[in-house]
Amino acid sequence: MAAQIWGSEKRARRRREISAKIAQMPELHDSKPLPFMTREEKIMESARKLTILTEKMGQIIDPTDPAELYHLNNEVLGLEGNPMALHGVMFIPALSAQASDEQQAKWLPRALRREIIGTYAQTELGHGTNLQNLETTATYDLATQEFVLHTPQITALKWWPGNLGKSSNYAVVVAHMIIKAKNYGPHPFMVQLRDEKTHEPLPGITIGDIGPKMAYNIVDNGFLGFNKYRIPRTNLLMRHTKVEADGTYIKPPHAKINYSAMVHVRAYMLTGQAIMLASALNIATRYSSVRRQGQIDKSQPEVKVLEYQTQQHRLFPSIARAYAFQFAGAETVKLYEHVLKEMKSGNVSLMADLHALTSGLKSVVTYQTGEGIEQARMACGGHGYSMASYISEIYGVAIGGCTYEGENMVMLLQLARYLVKSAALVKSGQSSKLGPLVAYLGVKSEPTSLIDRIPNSGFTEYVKTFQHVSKRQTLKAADMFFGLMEKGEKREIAWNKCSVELNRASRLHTRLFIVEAFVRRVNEIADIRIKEALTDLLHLHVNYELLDIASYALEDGFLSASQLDYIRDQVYLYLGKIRPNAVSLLDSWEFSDIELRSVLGRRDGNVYENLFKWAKSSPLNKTDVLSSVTQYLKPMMEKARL
Ligand SMILES: CCCCCCCCCC/C=C\CCCCC/C=C/C(=O)SCCNC(=O)CCNC(=O)[C@H](O)C(C)(C)COP(=O)(O)OP(=O)(O)OC[C@H]1O[C@@H](n2cnc3c(N)ncnc32)[C@H](O)[C@@H]1OP(=O)(O)O
Ligand SMILES: Cc1cc2nc3c(=O)[nH]c(=O)nc-3n(C[C@H](O)[C@H](O)[C@H](O)COP(=O)(O)OP(=O)(O)OC[C@H]3O[C@@H](n4cnc5c(N)ncnc54)[C@H](O)[C@@H]3O)c2cc1C
Repeated sequence: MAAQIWGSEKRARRRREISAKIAQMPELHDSKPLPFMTREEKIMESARKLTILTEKMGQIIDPTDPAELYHLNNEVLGLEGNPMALHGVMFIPALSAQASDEQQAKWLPRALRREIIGTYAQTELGHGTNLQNLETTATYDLATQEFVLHTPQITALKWWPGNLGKSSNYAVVVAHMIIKAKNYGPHPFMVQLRDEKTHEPLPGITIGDIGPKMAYNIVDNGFLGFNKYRIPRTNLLMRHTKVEADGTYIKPPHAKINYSAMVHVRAYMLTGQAIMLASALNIATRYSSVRRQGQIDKSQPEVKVLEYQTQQHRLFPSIARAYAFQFAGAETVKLYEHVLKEMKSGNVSLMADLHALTSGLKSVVTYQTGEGIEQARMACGGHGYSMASYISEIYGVAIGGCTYEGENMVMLLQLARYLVKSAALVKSGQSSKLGPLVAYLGVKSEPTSLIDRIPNSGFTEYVKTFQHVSKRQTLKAADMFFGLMEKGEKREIAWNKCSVELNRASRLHTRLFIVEAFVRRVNEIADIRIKEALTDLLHLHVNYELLDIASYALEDGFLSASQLDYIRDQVYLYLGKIRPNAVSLLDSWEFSDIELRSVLGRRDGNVYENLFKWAKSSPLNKTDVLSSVTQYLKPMMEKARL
């Protein structure tokens, strides 16, 4: 199963080898539990491990393999981030995709050797989503052949970029490029921020940390201001766009090609989210198979809480989602790598499809991951609320994904643009022009769903039902939009008035893609036992998801009430079938105790001993009487007794 999850036998084996090596290297372990550290201590601890990794990485992993790097990162540095998180996730990808060959030769080897630390500075205090209204300017000075970076007012301060505050000395900065008083829109520039020897900010740069966040606090998300700060013309990233010495602007082959670093993260973060969901579920499911509370049959002893149907209903559909996200994520990364290769050689024809797909997936996956992690936390009762479970930290990090790389509502609306264009093709009889991901919009569906009507139809009728509701909602939302415009509404106003319906269409389309990716994967599996276990999980997935969106299929009578009863019964049937495999389905992800960082979810299952040991090690328990008591509470009580 691990091979299915991680993509191959080899990958699963390598993960085990890497975990085993790390287990033998105490210098790479947390020196004490992270929840007992201050933010400063965590940052220090992370930097300590990071420098050891820089020395020893080659002994543990193949540093050119992103999957091995990611695993090493999760084990040693953990999900709360590290001082170079953005260096790998965005700085290097931005340089790789957007710098010319000559620029790459100058900067990439230095970045890869970690001679310099970089980040991606785009968002500002006043604008994140609406890139067209960023305020930082890069004005070309023809006389010196330099760009002058400037922050015109407080709202133009860069705000949020990870590791910008304290760790990075370089950044890819996005600013509006102005040449001879003409604004060419946001463009990426390579900018040195700090002196390479002293790490002091360079003159003209104001920089710092934005303060503690809901989670992800090892990362020093930062602010940055420029006071007429000059950089050479050749620091504009020039793979696709060029500015010649005389100020001539050569436009890129696709207007949004400079957005590629964002698409990179959107494509890769899906598996990151799946891992966080599976981690939380692993903790909760292990704990639920140890925790005994109450009886189902009063004549019998207390049961493990995992025996309760409500507990299974809380956890198992999310187990199915974690697998589904992992499989959909793997497909998306493949597509991304293909599009990136094409893009580098000038073929930009697939960019729109990739953008639409990743925008939808990013939104649905992060939202459902958040839901699943929070349910996992509640499924642990009181102990889920303790940092000993570590689930609240996992939740805090995962839920950030709903916001970063494009706020979810906004990204769903990006997919909706693509769906509305596709709907227009269908309406004008040009269905043959539809891309493969939306081809179903042009296919006539049966008048009613055949779920429960055709024996041994596998998952086909489920997929057709998802296609039907997605198509119907897309055409309905598009009709609403076109209708408003026909009535004379301005395009943007009409769009806003339909945006809730449009986002519903985007979610349904994305959920269809996720179901199909799961079906595709299960169909490929040769090992009969693995296929059987995943088929059970897929049954739960399709029935649970369909029940969740049933109103869309009921409103036009595509599904009947009796079919809905059948679907509901299937959910209960598969909850029971999955129960014996539940812990194994999560243990198959092979998270080590070091990586999970959860006292509650350790592999040994000694929950109560581990919790008591953990509580005793709390810094508050170093002394029996705290100074808060001697200084304030004791005098207060004494005074009251007089
Ligand atoms: C095995 C290895 C595993 C590794 C796993 C890695 C896991 C990673 C997980 C790690 C966990 C934690 C890390 C945390 C890191 C956090 C880092 C965060 C960074 C950031 O947040 S950076 C800032 C991100 N900011 C945004 O995303 C801003 C969002 N806004 C936008 O993107 C845009 O403004 C917009 C798209 C919403 C609108 O842009 P605009 O220019 O105004 O365009 P429009 O007018 O709306 O649209 C015009 C047309 O352009 C099309 N378009 C838009 N974007 C693209 C694109 N990228 N590609 C192609 N086409 C695009 C759009 O569709 C329109 O087309 P149309 O006119 O409809 O034809
Ligand atoms: C953990 C974390 C890490 C980050 N790392 C980085 C980084 O490394 N580099 C970087 O540059 N940035 C980074 N960011 C910033 C992040 O990319 C932005 O916060 C994000 O893009 C959302 O933009 P915003 O904050 O402007 O939200 P806003 O756009 O102000 O969103 C507020 C509300 O307005 C709604 N809204 C906005 N526009 C529209 C619209 N057109 N239609 C409908 N609704 C709309 C949204 O849906 C939302 O409900 C990070 C953020 C976080 C939380």
